[in-house]
Amino acid sequence: SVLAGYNGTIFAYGQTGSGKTFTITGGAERYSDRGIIPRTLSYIFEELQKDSSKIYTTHISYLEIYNECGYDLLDPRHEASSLEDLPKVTILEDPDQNIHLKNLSRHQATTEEEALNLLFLGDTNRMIAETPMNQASTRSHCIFTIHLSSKEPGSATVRHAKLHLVDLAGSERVAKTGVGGQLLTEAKYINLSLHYLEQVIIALSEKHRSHIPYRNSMMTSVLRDSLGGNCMTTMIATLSLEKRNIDESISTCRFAQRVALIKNEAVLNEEIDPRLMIARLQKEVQELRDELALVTGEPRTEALTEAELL
Ligand SMILES: Nc1ncnc2c1ncn2[C@@H]1O[C@H](COP(=O)(O)OP(=O)(O)OP(=O)(O)O)[C@@H](O)[C@H]1O
Repeated sequence: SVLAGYNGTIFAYGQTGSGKTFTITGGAERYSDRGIIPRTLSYIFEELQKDSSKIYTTHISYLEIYNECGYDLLDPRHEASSLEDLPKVTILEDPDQNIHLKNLSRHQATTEEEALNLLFLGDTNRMIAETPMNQASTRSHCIFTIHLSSKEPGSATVRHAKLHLVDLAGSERVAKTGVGGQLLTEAKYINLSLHYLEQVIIALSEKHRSHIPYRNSMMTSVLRDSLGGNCMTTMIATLSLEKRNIDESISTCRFAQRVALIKNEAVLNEEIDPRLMIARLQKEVQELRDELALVTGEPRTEALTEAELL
């Protein structure tokens, strides 16, 4: 569907250690353990190669949300600076309530290999930022986005689709983890943002709710379109098999049950490329002028007459 111009989101939700990263990114050791991101990239580029009827452009962005702040995992300055020194990714909203992310870079990928390199670069940057006290991978939300545009040669209509592949932070409750200091702060932020995610899901699953509280957290703002809007969304619930985690597993299943109640309406994202439209109209005007000159025998000048200007 993304190839056809629809937005998509796949997100993994579950407690720490239940397999979210394994599902979304994959295990590092074996090729057969690769996750949804490398498999998706492989599928997309294979399909793009097969379809010579359209011109496709693919861009990648990789956002990390840590303690309610957004960071660009593909920022070239990453290697030289620590996470906190990088410019924060901020949310801008246009008059049509579309979300734009400032300071989040988009990188063109023309092959599967280039796209995979961007994934590895982002994951490496994520690991560099980790210290024993700050295991960002478990305490941050990560959103890998594939932006795909397509158009037929000569056509002015462009289709834009984006696919978010999301690895959420662990969903366990603070009380159980029994931590203090920085870990407690992080846990509070995670709980708060997952709580806001839950609030949004609850609001969306209840009919007749006119206000959906997307703005409460960065993650719900970024995923606004994916959760209740123009998007085909899939949630993967990851569960721990251990008996002591039964409460968390039940809570994950309850969350999944609520998410399953949401009905989204995805529409094709088509727009007219203004530059192509202008070029096409200019060509048409020229042809009509030539035709007119031929019929009347009077060559037309480029300058508009006073009457035309009025
Ligand atoms: N299906 C699986 N098969 C084999 N190993 C798995 C599977 N799922 C998870 N693992 C292993 O379990 C461990 C924890 O998984 P993972 O890091 O994906 O959990 P997580 O839910 O992302 O945790 P966190 O919230 O801390 O990021 C990893 O070592 C991973 O390799």
